[in-house]
Amino acid sequence: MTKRNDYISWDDYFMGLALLSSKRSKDPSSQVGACIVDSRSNRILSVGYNGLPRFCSDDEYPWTREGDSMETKYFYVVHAELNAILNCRGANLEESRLYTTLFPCNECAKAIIQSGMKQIVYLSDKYSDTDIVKASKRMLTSAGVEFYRFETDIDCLNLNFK
Ligand SMILES: Nc1ccn([C@H]2C[C@H](O)[C@@H](COP(=O)(O)O)O2)c(=O)n1
Ligand SMILES: [Zn+2]
Repeated sequence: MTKRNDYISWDDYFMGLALLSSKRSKDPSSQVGACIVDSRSNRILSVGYNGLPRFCSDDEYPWTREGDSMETKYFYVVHAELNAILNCRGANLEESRLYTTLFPCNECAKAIIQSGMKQIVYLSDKYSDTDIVKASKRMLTSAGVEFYRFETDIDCLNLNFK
């Protein structure tokens, strides 16, 4: 028997974990997932998805996008990237790499920079025209955090439980 050759790459594996994490999101319009990796050892440090803080019920808080600010999700949802950082529970994130299914906002960019991460690999940049993402890119560039779009040769990964 010879070695399998159709195994997935490290990048596919980590972005796959970010995508799988996004499936836990309750947000009806955008499900975002993130995975933080030690780039030297390829060890997974943390994962996260966009959701409400602990003890804030998914059923009681709003999921709408528009209307009275107090009744939209934006005041309450913790972004996937920040959740991944907070889920690290004190692990050292210096020199680590973030895989995220959506380009980080300005607030997450601040946390990414302050935690010492050095690279971001993202899948979608659907809000690239917004000031939030422009401000994010400005800070990441000033801080020397590299960011590049995810590239792969495969279209999908199948998980079959049966
Ligand atoms: N980089 C990002 C950007 C946004 N999110 C979260 C915040 C919301 O739950 C959702 C965006 O909702 P939309 O305005 O597209 O309806 O995604 C995040 O986790 N990370
Ligand atoms: Zn964010």
